[in-house]
Amino acid sequence: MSMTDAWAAVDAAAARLRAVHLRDLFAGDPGRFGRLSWQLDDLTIDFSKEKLDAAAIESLVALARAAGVEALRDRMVAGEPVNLTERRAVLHMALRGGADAPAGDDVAGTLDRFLGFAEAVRAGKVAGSGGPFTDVVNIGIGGSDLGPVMAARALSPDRDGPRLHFVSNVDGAHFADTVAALDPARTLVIVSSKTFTTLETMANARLARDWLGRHAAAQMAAVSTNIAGCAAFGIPQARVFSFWDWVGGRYSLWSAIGLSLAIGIGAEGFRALLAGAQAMDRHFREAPLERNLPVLLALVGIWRRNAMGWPTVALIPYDQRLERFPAYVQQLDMESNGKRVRRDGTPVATATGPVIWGEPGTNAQHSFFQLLHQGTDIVPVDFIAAARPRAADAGHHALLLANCLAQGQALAFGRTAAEVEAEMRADGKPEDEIARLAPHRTFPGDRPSTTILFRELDPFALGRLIALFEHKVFVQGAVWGVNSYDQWGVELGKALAGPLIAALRDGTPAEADASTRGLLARVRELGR
Ligand SMILES: O=P(O)(O)OC[C@H]1O[C@H](O)[C@H](O)[C@@H](O)[C@@H]1O
Repeated sequence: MSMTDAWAAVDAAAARLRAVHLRDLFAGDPGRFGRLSWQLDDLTIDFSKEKLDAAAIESLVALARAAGVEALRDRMVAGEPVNLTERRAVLHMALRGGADAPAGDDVAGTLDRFLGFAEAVRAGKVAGSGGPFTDVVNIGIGGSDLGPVMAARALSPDRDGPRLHFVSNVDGAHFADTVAALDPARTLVIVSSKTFTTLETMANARLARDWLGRHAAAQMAAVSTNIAGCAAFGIPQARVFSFWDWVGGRYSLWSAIGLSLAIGIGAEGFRALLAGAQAMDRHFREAPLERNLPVLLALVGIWRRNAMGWPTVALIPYDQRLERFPAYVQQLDMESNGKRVRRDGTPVATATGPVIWGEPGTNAQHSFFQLLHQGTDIVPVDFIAAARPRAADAGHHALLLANCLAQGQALAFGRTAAEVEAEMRADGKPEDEIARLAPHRTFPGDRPSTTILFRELDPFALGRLIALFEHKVFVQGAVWGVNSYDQWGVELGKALAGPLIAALRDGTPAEADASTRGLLARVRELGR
């Protein structure tokens, strides 16, 4: 089938379903949950509260076939340079045994080496001048920060090593506030940067070196592909942990970029994280498209974005420890698929990556859910929840999950004006008050959500969850025809910052537009 025909079939399904309320879809098919939810072991994804049906899914799977998703996946796994603009392979799966690494790249040996270092730090065999390390500060940004910071928070019950801290922002307040209560004689600083040239990270690394003072030589480590850069900065080779250019920054948690996390949770926990991702890799490589979880998650996203035309997605983990997961997925997804040209450089014909945003529930219910329920835009929601709590109160967990399920219900089914009026009447409210308030208290419903549910948030489940989203991003990129593995869009701002830094530091005149010149002058005036 051609892509044109495949898109036409998806659009026809959307035209058929757009005006059908979710209430009617449920009323018309009592077996809807069974038909539209999928499992991989304890991991369940329920799409039955999305505005689609089995025939729509079939049309989406046909679209994925027409786009050649399977062939591109196999080329990625085979190590072909599917990152076309940078002529690089995309093999983060090889870091967890989900694919083979290029010959000569010793993934297992490198993993053993950084996990060995992590264990030595945990055991106090590698120590600071004041004794065993009590604290570890990871300095990095983007992919060299978000993975470890997200996972360190998610796996706090597994953390029995030194305390972990993360400094990313070039705002000096981030470093200052982070180290305020730390003892430089008992703190290990890890500089994590694939390139070892990133402005923020290098500025913070210099600040850390000064803060450590005489401890610096013995208490810094680095994670990078730029070994020469680490040496030039003064980090001894024995403390440098490397990875490879076939690992994209936002896909690098599985590499030595995860060192801080490994120090926190230990080698065994880190290997369990990798095993969870590997389980998802295996499923992604082997399951037919119609039962393939990341493929289905991607296709439902395409349905929302292209067939229904909804531009954003709210990612709402009902899990406080996943509070940084939306930020992590923002980079993973928006930096990968926020693209406007196809792999061959021609403009895309369809909308591409959505805006992803979110906060944990139940907090989000008390802030922006009002707009989700009664606003004028449809915002599809991805709920994520674990069936059982880890190191938390079981009674609280029931409250948490009940709220998660209730929000999905409220979004999908709403509350009609007739229901509101009947309820108010039963409460004995006068007719004029019923007439006055009913429109405000009516919920239109018909608002879609997907629920991702698993047993509990342990390292294995987290690894599997992250890999699910990684592969989802791959599949969407394949269908949209974009290169999900470069990020040229972040370059222009970096280049423009150069002359502005000089202008702010020493008043060097900057060639800039009238607005920027005006703002510079104002900063100089106010900053004096
Ligand atoms: O690891 P680094 O080389 O320091 O890069 C850190 C981050 O900065 C860049 O600007 C990219 O947008 C990110 O994809 C990357 O993860």
